[in-house]
Amino acid sequence: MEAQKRPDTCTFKVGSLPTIMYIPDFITEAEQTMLLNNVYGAPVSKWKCLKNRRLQNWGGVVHEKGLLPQDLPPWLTRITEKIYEESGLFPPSINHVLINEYLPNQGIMPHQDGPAYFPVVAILSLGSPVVMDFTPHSRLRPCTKDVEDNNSDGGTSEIEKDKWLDEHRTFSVLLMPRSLLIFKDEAYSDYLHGIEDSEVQQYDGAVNEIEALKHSVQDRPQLESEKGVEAMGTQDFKAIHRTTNRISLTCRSVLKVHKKLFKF
Ligand SMILES: O=C(O)CCC(=O)C(=O)O
Ligand SMILES: [Fe+2]
Repeated sequence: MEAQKRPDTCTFKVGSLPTIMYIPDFITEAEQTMLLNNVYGAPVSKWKCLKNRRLQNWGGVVHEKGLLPQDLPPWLTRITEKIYEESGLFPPSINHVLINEYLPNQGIMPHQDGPAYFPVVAILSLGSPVVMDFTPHSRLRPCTKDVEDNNSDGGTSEIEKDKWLDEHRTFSVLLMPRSLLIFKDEAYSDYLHGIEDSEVQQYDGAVNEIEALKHSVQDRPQLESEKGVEAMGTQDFKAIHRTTNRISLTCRSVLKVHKKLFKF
């Protein structure tokens, strides 16, 4: 039966793209603590160290051709089922979770998620707030080479270029602890997402500034007004100061699932 209560995720849409949703306070403090205890209670061998962060992979190994599945542990399915039920945006189930840990000066390079995933991603944030930047994918940028030639056949006129640039701006989202960010479709395929490797991150103008700050009162001490020196002079800007680690749970679906090779 389809008559489940399903809050309309569109209510949480932020920014000008129709496909980015930010849900403040998606989980409680107690759920955050439970998740952090489980993440840090996992065997050390579960961590994979990268140059600039470390991560845990849950749900199996993702190959270009699909997922070699492993069951998610119950402490993760409690969250993935909640995301699945409340968003109504995922195919049959969320079967893969990547857990990233960032020290205060760590981030993730602008990237696009791999083709094996269904193009909807839900990112649950724990710990330190952080700013995620979305940048239009360069492959979609109108060609700027032949500026003098722009009236010839096949060229892109300045007007078209300006229109494109106007519709595809770089923007940022402030991710507070216990919030859920969901993005899909255009935001998933036409933009890169990334986090700067910096302890102080400016959130002025973040597309969800109001929604993010309305909540999370207890997280405010990490939000500061910094003195910023810019080329035009000295001015204030609003920034977060990351003093603790951030843990994120990136929850996705891989549609093509291989049969389990081994059963124990
Ligand atoms: O940590 C985050 O918020 C982003 C992680 C991410 O983009 C990824 O795992 O692909
Ligand atoms: Fe990503």
